[in-house]
Amino acid sequence: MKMATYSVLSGSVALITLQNPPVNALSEAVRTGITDAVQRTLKDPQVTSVVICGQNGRFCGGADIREFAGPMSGPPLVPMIHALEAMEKPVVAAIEGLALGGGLELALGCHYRIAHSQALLGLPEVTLGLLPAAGGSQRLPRLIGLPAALDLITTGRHISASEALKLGIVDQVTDDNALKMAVEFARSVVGQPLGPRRLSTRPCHSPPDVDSVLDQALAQVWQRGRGALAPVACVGALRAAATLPYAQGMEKERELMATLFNSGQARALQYAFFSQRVVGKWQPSGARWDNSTTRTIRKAAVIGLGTMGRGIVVALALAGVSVVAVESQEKQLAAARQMVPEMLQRGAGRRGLDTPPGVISFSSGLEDVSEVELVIEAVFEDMALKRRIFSRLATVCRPGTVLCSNTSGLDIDQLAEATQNPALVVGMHFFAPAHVMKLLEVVCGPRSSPEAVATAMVLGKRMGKVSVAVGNCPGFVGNRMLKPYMEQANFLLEEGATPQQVDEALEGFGFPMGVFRMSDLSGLDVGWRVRKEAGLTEQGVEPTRMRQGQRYSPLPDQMCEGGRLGQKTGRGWYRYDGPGGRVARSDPWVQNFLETYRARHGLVPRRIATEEILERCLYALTNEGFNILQDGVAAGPEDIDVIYVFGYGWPRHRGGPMFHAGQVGLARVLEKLEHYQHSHPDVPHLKPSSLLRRLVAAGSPPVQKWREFISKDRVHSQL
Ligand SMILES: CCCCCCC/C=C/C(=O)SCCNC(=O)CCNC(=O)[C@H](O)C(C)(C)COP(=O)(O)OP(=O)(O)OC[C@H]1O[C@@H](n2cnc3c(N)ncnc32)[C@H](O)[C@@H]1OP(=O)(O)O
Repeated sequence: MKMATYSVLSGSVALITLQNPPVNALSEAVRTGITDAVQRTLKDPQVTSVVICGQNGRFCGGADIREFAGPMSGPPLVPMIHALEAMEKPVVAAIEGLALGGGLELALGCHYRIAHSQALLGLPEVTLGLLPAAGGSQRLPRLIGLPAALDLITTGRHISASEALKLGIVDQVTDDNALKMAVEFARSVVGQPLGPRRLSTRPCHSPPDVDSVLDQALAQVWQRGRGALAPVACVGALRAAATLPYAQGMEKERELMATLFNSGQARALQYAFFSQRVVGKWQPSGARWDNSTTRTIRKAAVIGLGTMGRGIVVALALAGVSVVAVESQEKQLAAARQMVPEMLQRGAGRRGLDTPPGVISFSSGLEDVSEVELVIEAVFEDMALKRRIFSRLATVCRPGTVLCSNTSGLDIDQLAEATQNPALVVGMHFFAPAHVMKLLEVVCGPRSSPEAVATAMVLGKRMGKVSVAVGNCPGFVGNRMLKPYMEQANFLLEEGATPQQVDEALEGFGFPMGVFRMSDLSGLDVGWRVRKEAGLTEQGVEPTRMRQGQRYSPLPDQMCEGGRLGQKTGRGWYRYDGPGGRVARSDPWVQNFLETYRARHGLVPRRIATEEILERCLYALTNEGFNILQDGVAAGPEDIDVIYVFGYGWPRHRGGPMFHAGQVGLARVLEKLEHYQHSHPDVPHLKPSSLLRRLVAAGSPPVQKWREFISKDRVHSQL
């Protein structure tokens, strides 16, 4: 039953308990319960103090986000919290587990706060496209000062109880029973003046240079936010707290919240929150998130210690796994021996650990992996080489060892064939740098066993990754969609755009880096190797700009042939201050190269609008997403969107490519694809996916309904 209960302890302490598992969110029923409890407390002369707590050791996870989708009903939060604060009996919040968002705002309306040492506190509303609009933006700076409130509210970060104590958010922290302590505390403060404890009546102490502090914060959120509205509104609300009386500040908080609440960004960010949870309930290939048998991995091996391999070693060790790190090339092994401990120390430091939990040993030979429970191969993208390694591993490792490949797009099934037990082979596709990036694609081959898949998924979670289970096809989900996106970017260069123009359009949309700057960072040779493997770099009898009967741009191949591999060579689509340079400058050489190329191929350059750049790049990518859903390579649109947000820099406040298509309107995306396909009939990636057509024909259902639509569609097509 979701509610807030009222009871009286030892005749004088009223206890209000929030009950709405799993996080005691402030749903309508809970708010009604609290409002009723406050009335009962006021009326009961025996009660001299009040304690508020949450059931099952969790104070409160905030407003009930699911209710945001419908019309608001029931008692609103703001007057409810004011009623608590206005009570003439001391009110103490007993914070166990978590006090987040509206949960912390509720606690700020109490006169005192006692926290358990393991509790997490924060105002993460900004991450949902909102601001702390239950008075949090006005009370917090009055309690801890403007600069600290700016930090907490604009980042939404969770803080520990000890940091909350240092900041002055909580009055006491205990390792013991926080509820018991809160009850004793409530008794002890009966009769003390409550005026100074009511945060709404306090002045907001601001630094003398308040304007410059606020302007600086604004500049910072602009830079970090890449077009996100909520952080800017948070600064606006804090400006009001610092410069206006409380009542006017509350009015400003309400106005800003109203604007955010109905924005597409809030919808996108709330969708992103729930998508991550949907994806966490994976059930591919007979494996299931809640009841699959998994192997506990204590010792693993990583084969290949290039950039990816080194990152994977560090990520495993930070997760407490002992690692055998294998590299056959002496120079690379020596580099890893030096770099990995440094990376590990930094990673441990970031997590507040003195020593990294996992032990690492280095080796130059595969024979040293015989005792491990799981192997991750991370050599470069060469099928023959990988197959040789898998076949060798199958003989060296003990029976039952799970064999994983970090391939970014090669056929997992072909690798599995090289072993005696293909059921034990899965893909674990990490993203660079592997010890930092949150995304992991777990690739389920047609023969991967549920146990092998579940083991990789669970290990990914232990490594702090957002693990998404995907099917086996060239490029899996992320890189398969990237191909048409990059292809369009190259075609746009042929037609008259510059790398800067394309990048600026994409960065204006919210990507941290445009496609060409990103390509320079990761190295142009990465894609070149894949294209070589696919036989695309050989011209044969076809015209230069055609391959396998389709339009093809040899521009990136020609860049690689000329040694322009990106940042590592100091030259790519941009120029840098030497090899390894980071600052991209536009390069007249590239301009000249493009002009010569166009002239040679009789291409007349034209002015290309930002709108066309975005539509062609983004809709080509999204169209492939529809094909992926149709093929069953991703379980649902949420999986694709999580992959793009966590692995490819898609701006979170735009939800992900599939959500974005729904926001733009599926009919419009279809119409645009048809338009561009008409102008570019030799580009198959612009041919609208038949799933997109069927969704449009079905009236463009919301993205949350696509899974159901696709499964019905699949059943229908099998009849
Ligand atoms: C005009 C209106 C004015 C209103 C004023 C509004 C001012 C206040 C706004 C807010 O409070 S917004 C909400 C702020 N809170 C949060 O952002 C917290 C969100 N939750 C989390 O970060 C995590 O869930 C957690 C609390 C840290 C717990 O993490 P854990 O890993 O333990 O569990 P999860 O799998 O994430 O969650 C379990 C389950 O609970 C659901 N859930 C979590 N929080 C909420 C919530 N606030 N509302 C509704 N539901 C919530 C989550 O979706 C999971 O559900 P299932 O997937 O299991 O169905």
